Amino acid sequence: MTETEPRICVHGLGYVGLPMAAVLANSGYEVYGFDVDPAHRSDLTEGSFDLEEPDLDRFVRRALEDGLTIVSQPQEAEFHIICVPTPYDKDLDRTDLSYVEAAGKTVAEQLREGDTVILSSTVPPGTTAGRLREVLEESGLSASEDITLGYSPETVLPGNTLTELRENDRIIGTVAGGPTDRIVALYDSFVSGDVRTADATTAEFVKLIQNAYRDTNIAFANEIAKLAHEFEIDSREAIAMANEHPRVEILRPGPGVGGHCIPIDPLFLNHGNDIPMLIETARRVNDGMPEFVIKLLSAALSDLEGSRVALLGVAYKGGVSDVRETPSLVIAEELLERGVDELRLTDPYVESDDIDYELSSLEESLNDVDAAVLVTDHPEYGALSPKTFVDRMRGNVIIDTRAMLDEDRWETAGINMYQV
Ligand SMILES: NC(=O)C1=CN([C@@H]2O[C@H](COP(=O)(O)OP(=O)(O)OC[C@H]3O[C@@H](n4cnc5c(N)ncnc54)[C@H](O)[C@@H]3O)[C@@H](O)[C@H]2O)C=CC1
Ligand SMILES: CC(=O)N[C@@H]1[C@@H](OP(=O)(O)OP(=O)(O)OC[C@H]2O[C@@H](n3ccc(=O)[nH]c3=O)[C@H](O)[C@@H]2O)O[C@H](C(=O)O)[C@@H](O)[C@@H]1O
Repeated sequence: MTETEPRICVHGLGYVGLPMAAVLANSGYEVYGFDVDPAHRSDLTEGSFDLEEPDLDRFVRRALEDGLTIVSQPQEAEFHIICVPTPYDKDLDRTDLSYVEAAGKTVAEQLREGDTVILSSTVPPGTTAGRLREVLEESGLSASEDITLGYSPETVLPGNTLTELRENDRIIGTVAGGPTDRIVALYDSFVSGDVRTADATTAEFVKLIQNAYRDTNIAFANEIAKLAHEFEIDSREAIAMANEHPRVEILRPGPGVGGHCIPIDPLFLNHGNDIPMLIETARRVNDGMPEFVIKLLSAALSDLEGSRVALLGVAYKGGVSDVRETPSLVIAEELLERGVDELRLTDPYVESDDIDYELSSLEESLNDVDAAVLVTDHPEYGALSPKTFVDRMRGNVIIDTRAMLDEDRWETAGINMYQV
């Protein structure tokens, strides 16, 4: 890189912003990382963090040694990239854009003619051209004449962040017909996938329909699992056979859809208070899966009331520690409400501090329970042995919501297995 390379200020150093800041720094740019959380800034500066993806952890540490400076105030820069949270406010039935507005205000204080601002948070269509533009223009600079304002969604898959950050295709959208070339050049410098251009609202929309598509497809798989149960058919076997068709690719049924994106982002497509019917139904199907798991469990135990149950896995999916919107905690709450006497939770990735329940080791969680429910597809659970369960449990029921355990082997060992 030469002395004339642009400086970049990344606003928000979470799951999305930190890897983004690191990839830019490791590509040779001078990067300032700003986060409003002082404790998080100190942890980053002191290196006291542990990202659960080891390659990403090393990559971020390398950036912090050279190229990425954590700052307590936003800095002047030729590029500002905003990666702040956009939660959905279920009471008000709308996306909470207050973080985007706050970040926009601090960016506006640094803005100079010729600068470029890119929003990367997931937002309802029209946010960049609407609310964000208004906030930025409070600086006195016009988004159509003085600065370039764009939107580029992040599509990394938690668990595979670094690879997807560098390899996924990108969409760059600008407002007011602004030029895309500077933003495209920036992304092209570290992305091996294609970089496509559109207007900002289309780019925002595309991000949302990607996640709504996945939610809808998972809901289809879940409906098939419930239907297969009614017909007393093995859902996984049926899905595997159906997927032999060259144009069929049914996803995996499970205990429901968690994480802070797939169950939330489809709601951002809410237009005039209506979510499209199919997308809304998919949400309901996926939100109904914990109930289906409980139905399987109560049918297998003669009585839920007074029973002891272990839940294997709290995280929303395998290999991560994120518990946001996790089906596991919905199942836990519901079981307690229905009179389960003792509920044990175990997870190799999650810390007790992150949830309202005590966590036990896997072995402890199994002692004298009537049933175990495998909720999260942590890779470790694929290697479990029936003996560990038979030796400790007082009952013999296992609900394997992810079909990770070999049914024949476990049944032979004396376990009563039920799969979603
Ligand atoms: N986590 C993921 O895998 C993906 C997330 N997204 C989207 O990216 C956005 C960010 O998500 P995450 O990184 O997961 O959130 P996060 O919660 O992990 O991180 C956000 C960070 O922004 C900081 N922050 C809040 N307000 C700020 C402000 N005004 N200025 C500077 N920093 C501020 C917070 O302290 C926090 O550290 C959201 O819109 C999310 O939907 C998109 C794709 C993937
Ligand atoms: C379209 C798409 O694949 N979006 C990704 C998604 O990441 P996320 O980790 O939430 O997705 P995921 O791996 O599908 O998991 C979501 C939930 O769905 C469940 N799940 C997933 C696949 C499946 O066949 N069956 C199933 O039940 C998972 O267990 C989990 O609870 O959302 C991310 C985001 O937007 O934050 C996005 O960047 C990622 O690329």
